[in-house]
Amino acid sequence: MQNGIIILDFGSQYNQLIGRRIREMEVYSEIVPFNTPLSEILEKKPKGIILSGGPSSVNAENAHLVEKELYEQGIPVLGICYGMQLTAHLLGGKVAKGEKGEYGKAHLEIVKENELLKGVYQNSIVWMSHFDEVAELPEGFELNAKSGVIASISNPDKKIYCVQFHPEVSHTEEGGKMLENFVFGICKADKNWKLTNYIEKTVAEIKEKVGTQKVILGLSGGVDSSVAAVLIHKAIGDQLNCIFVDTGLLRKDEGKKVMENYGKHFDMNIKMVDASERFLSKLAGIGDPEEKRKIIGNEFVYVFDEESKQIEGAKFLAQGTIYPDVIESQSVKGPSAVIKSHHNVGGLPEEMEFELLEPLRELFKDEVRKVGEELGIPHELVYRHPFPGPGLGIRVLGEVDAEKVRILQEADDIFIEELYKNDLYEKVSQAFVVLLPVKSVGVMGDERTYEYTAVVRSANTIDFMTATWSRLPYEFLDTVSSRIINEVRGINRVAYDISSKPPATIEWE
Ligand SMILES: Nc1ncnc2c1ncn2[C@@H]1O[C@H](COP(=O)(O)OP(=O)(O)OP(=O)(O)O)[C@@H](O)[C@H]1O
Ligand SMILES: O=c1[nH]c(=O)c2[nH+]cn([C@@H]3O[C@H](COP(=O)(O)O)[C@@H](O)[C@H]3O)c2[nH]1
Ligand SMILES: NC(=O)CC[C@H](N)C(=O)O
Ligand SMILES: [Mg+2]
Repeated sequence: MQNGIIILDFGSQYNQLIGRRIREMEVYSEIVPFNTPLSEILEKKPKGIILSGGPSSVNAENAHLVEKELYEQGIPVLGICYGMQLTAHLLGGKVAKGEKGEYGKAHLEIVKENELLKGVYQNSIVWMSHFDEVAELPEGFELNAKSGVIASISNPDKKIYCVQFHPEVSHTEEGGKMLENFVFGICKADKNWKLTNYIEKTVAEIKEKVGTQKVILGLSGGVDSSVAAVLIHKAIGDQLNCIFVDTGLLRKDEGKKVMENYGKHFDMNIKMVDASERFLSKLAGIGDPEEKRKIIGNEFVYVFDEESKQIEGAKFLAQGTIYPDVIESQSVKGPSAVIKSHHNVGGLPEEMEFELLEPLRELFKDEVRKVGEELGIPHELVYRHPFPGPGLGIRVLGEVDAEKVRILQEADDIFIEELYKNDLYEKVSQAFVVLLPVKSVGVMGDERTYEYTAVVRSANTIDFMTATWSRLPYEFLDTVSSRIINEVRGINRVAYDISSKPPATIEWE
């Protein structure tokens, strides 16, 4: 696929958001590592190039750079945050350490309109996140906008445009307009990208990559792996073998329900493996969240490894990994910071015999759902809340054992049942219960109790990168709380989590 917008990845947490904004405009975009040779970039015949933000500083000794000739190709360039600083630095301007940086909201004062800022109103809110700032413009550049700092510069003759803020985040009010100005006004890109193209392109890529080999896929009952399975099955049919692992950390009766459901709707090879004892014994006595995540991630791969020995020619391990799993765990293709290791990414052991096949790695959840619907997967499955691979292993905080898992399963089941009953399930994005290793005193039937605390968590989000807590009705919360305390032995107190992401995350570990 050519003639799209190429995004050079310097490791910003918001990178895929840039990609997705462009996909939303029905224009093809591709993210490549910042150090991709210029010759390779030019082969893709891009209509425009975006330089992303990133954690590094252009003045650092091993700063991430690009070949300067990139700016001489007549291809429009948009530098965002680090990308702007890099452009200033490489073309002869100066970048200095700011006094305190800017984080969050700022107002954009336009001093000279240009193609990029066309139609953008004065003093709109823009979102900033930087320490460094441009102190001197490179020759041939003009100042277009200010916030507390130099916020936007350009060299229209060379079609180079730069912004210090992040136009890709939804908090930047006029960000969408600026990106459209860049993509259509400046780059003159064509609208030729649709989800059906994505499906066709991906199916073709899978066929080509896999050839006559076999693929093992971790199927979880969740949206992502189900969509991945149907995509891969479309490409290679019975060369695909799905394995559903009962980790002992699933929700109440989940194993049984998932197998029944797949039996009804999918005509694929699926095998369930009961590995609950292995997972629980490896986790015994371990309290640190990252350590638990790594143990679980490794155990998954050991199970897949063993199963693969029974399938001749199995060379690929497929997973339903999607973009937010990747970005928070490690650098995707570039150098971003680790937030937490999602089991399917950071948890993978270093020596692994499989090659990974992750067709959804660049999509956000809502995009995966659209692909799922397009592929004809049943509604209940496509709109199921996400459930993390480490499951209740990271929702029983601290040390995990079978008894705590059982207590949590009961409480979680009540909450989810009530959400369905009250027609709230699809109004929230993800809901679950967390079991704290904290005991408190209560009174039941005139007797003192000393039991665990459960926390009810429900989040609303579009892409799972940022989220707010769900404003569930008090009456509903009251029912959930009293049912949990009355029906689940081991819990005598229920709290409701009212933290947003960021600064909290959706899961507690
Ligand atoms: N119990 C399991 N058995 C086999 N593979 C699993 C299991 N749990 C997770 N995985 C693998 O890890 C990947 C990531 O899990 P994740 O929960 O993010 O996705 P999902 O389960 O497919 O979708 P959802 O986010 O809707 O739960 C899955 O796509 C799947 O490949
Ligand atoms: O498959 C998964 N493996 C994991 O290790 C993992 N950790 C978090 N999640 C899910 O990712 C989304 C964002 O979660 P956080 O806000 O907690 O980072 C939420 O939907 C989480 O449930 C995981 N999914
Ligand atoms: N978000 C960014 O791209 C930050 C760029 C650079 N690391 C700074 O702090 O200024
Ligand atoms: Mg899942």
